[in-house]
Amino acid sequence: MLRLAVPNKGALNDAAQTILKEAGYRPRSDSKELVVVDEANSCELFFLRPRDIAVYVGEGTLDAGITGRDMLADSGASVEEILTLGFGASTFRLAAKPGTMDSVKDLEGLRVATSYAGLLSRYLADTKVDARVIKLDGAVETAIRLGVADAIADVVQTGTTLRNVGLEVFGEPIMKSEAVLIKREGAEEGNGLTQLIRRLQGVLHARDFVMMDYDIRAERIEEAIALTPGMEGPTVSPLHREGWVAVRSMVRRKGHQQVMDQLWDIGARAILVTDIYACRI
Ligand SMILES: Nc1ncnc2c1ncn2[C@@H]1O[C@H](COP(=O)(O)OP(=O)(O)OP(=O)(O)O)[C@@H](O)[C@H]1O
Ligand SMILES: O=P(O)(O)OC[C@H]1O[C@H](OP(=O)(O)OP(=O)(O)O)[C@H](O)[C@@H]1O
Ligand SMILES: [Mg+2]
Repeated sequence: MLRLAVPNKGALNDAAQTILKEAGYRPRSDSKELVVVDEANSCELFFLRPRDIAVYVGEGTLDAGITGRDMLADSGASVEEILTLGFGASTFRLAAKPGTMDSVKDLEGLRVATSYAGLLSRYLADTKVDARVIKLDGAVETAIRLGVADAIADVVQTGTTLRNVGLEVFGEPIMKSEAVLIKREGAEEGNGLTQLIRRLQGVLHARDFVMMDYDIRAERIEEAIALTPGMEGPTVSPLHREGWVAVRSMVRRKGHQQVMDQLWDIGARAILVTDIYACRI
């Protein structure tokens, strides 16, 4: 049975549950349920704090887990990324009062508050800056105002939290993060995990692509195929109309309107776009 760790709360919780549900795994019935046994898929889902997930997977007690790249870097656990999941995108950055700092070098001898002490300490060591790391559990943006730190290092997504407390990012981004599927470094990928990966890839493809159908005169087919090459070549079928063919092809969702315009310009008609509900590529 596959043993999988899923974030039980926080920024990744909703999206992680949605992608697993779309991949056909049993959702939990309420937010207090900590373990879901999904007999039909031969899988146990353990709802854990995102910060702890890399630790469980690294120790080998769980086969795989969903967490943020920044959290697994912070944990130092022996885990590897198997798949990026297309949500939870954020950047891990330094911030301070506007106009006070320009680069990480300005932190020499100062205090930096963060809830990612492992990640920050490694970055300071790599950049050869001697600063004191103040480890806090969350809401680190307030630490400067309360006099506990001179700067902070935290997750930034929209930047709203920083703006609200009057802080500004400075220096290079420390890390770009997103939600990832992880397994223990070097561990064998069992059947359950292979199936999970294939299903998640299917969901990601179904989200990324649309299905496009259109009719076009047979002599323009090569131009049309250049615009909609599909995954392994589009399906071209005869149309019950002399000199015309029907084409069906997967097209990237992003930019599909431009593709429709270009198809129209070369004479395609009856261009239909539909969502893909599920797929295996
Ligand atoms: N506002 C956000 N937008 C996108 N991703 C985020 C955001 N905040 C955190 N994350 C990402 O989500 C992951 C989990 O962080 P989260 O803040 O949910 O955990 P936590 O701080 O341990 O939990 P909590 O905030 O509930 O105490 C991290 O990888 C982080 O990069
Ligand atoms: O740039 P933004 O869109 O404002 O998002 C970033 C904020 O989101 C996270 O906070 P969270 O809600 O997880 O609280 P926490 O600091 O207590 O973890 C993170 O720690 C930042 O504070
Ligand atoms: Mg948080």
